[in-house]
Amino acid sequence: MSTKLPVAASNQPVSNKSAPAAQSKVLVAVGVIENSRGEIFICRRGASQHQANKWEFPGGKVEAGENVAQALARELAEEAGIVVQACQPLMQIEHDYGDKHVTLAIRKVTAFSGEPRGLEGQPSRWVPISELSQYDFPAANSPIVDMLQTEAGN
Ligand SMILES: Nc1nc2c([nH]c(=O)n2[C@@H]2O[C@H](COP(=O)(O)OP(=O)(O)OP(=O)(O)O)[C@@H](O)[C@H]2O)c(=O)[nH]1
Ligand SMILES: [Mg+2]
Repeated sequence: MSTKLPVAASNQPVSNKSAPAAQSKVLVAVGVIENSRGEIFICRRGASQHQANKWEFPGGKVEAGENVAQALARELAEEAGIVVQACQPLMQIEHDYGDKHVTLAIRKVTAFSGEPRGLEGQPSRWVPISELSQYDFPAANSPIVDMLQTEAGN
């Protein structure tokens, strides 16, 4: 009798749960914008966005054909209404949210024109570096806040 009974199959997962989840992986350009008073510009994410209602440094996904600096310039024009004139690498963070793996390429915006504002209707504000830790940021952002506070001697 060579007929295989479906017994062994019952040990196999019915769904695809044990297989690696099809997880989205995104590269994100993130801008830390500082003003002459040593304050940082932050925005609040929308209720329907990933990491809903958390505070963030403005930025967004790097699109095909763009490098990080180009994506940052585009995102900060779209979201905050400024023209980035100069930026420098601050740090890079890999974070796995479970539903999404992000690589945050963080740039310090060292020169810009225009006055940053929430151009897409999102709440925004300038915050002293010493107060940044009072805001609810996505988990991936902790090292950024730590670094800014260490740099500032907080
Ligand atoms: N912009 C930004 N995104 C962040 C930060 N921290 C962090 O984990 N992210 C994550 O990075 C991912 C991409 O950012 P995003 O949603 O701003 O991308 P986007 O502007 O292109 O948005 P869209 O998808 O609405 O077009 C999101 O999953 C978001 O949760 C942060 O400080 N700023
Ligand atoms: Mg964005």
